[in-house]
Amino acid sequence: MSNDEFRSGFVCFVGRPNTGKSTLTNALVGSKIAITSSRPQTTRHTIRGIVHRPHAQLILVDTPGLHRPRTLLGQRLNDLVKDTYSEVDLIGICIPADEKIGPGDRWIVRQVKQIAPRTAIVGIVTKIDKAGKEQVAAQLLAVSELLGPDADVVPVSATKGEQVEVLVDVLASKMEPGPAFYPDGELTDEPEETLMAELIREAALEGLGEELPHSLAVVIEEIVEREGRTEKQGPMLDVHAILYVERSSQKGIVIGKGGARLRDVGTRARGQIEKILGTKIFLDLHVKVAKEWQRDPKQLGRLGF
Ligand SMILES: Nc1nc2c(ncn2[C@@H]2O[C@H](COP(=O)(O)OP(=O)(O)OP(=O)(O)O)[C@@H](O)[C@H]2O)c(=O)[nH]1
Repeated sequence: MSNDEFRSGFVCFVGRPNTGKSTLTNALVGSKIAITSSRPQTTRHTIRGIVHRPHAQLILVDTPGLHRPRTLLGQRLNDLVKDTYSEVDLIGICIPADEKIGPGDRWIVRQVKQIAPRTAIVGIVTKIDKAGKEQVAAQLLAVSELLGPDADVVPVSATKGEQVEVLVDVLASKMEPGPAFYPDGELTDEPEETLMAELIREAALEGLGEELPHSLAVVIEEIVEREGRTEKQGPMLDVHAILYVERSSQKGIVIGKGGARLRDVGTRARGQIEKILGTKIFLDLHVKVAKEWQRDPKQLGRLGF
């Protein structure tokens, strides 16, 4: 195999919650695609970001973390993750530089090796800007010992952009030679609706407690192009979305006093969506209660799970 052959393949980042998987996906893709937040387990959909480089194309598959399933939703998420592990070409195991390796990390490594014994593994030591040089070096060694001699380990800071291209090269070197799967310039094959729903969900969860992430689902009801816009104004989309919560008490939290919070959510989500689509949008948000939607297969289907 010659080294200058074009390589392509699928990569999935796994790791404990909050280890920087989404932020890394964004840094590699160069545009905000996956959902990041300081609260664990906000990523529900399998979102692909596509990394285009002259020598390679990496398709990043972002999955929710594996966890003990307590609801039907939890079970479906786990099935999804397991399928993803065995379908990708490479799994990047993310472990932050500034936290000791713990039982959670070891559990994930065992799961990955058990579910997908043939999938290549690369260790990724994330957030190296948060640790000193010696701490990073010690963590590289520890992760290498954890993963075994076959796995490369790469340090990276997604927020500072340090070592990001080195990581791309290492990931690409593990891929089989092959043509690009997607045309140049394409960032994600997620339908725009899913992206919009994820961005609204992210904005709605900002600053809220631990309970709501699992109780909030967003559905895009309708996207209509606004009529009568002049050429100077440019096109504009009217987007109607519904935020589903499980209890009326949660409805109040999401809407806020006099609707102030929901308006704020709308403004932030609109900014993000406009940045990605490059089109002006008008965002119309409504909050509805769908009781126990996590346990109801019919509602799960309707909400896109
Ligand atoms: N200083 C620093 N912070 C980072 C870096 N990467 C991620 N973070 C922060 O770490 C937190 C978690 O990052 P995410 O990318 O949401 O983590 P995740 O692993 O996708 O989390 P889940 O989706 O909950 O599993 C966020 O507050 C990020 O801003 C980094 O390279 N440096």
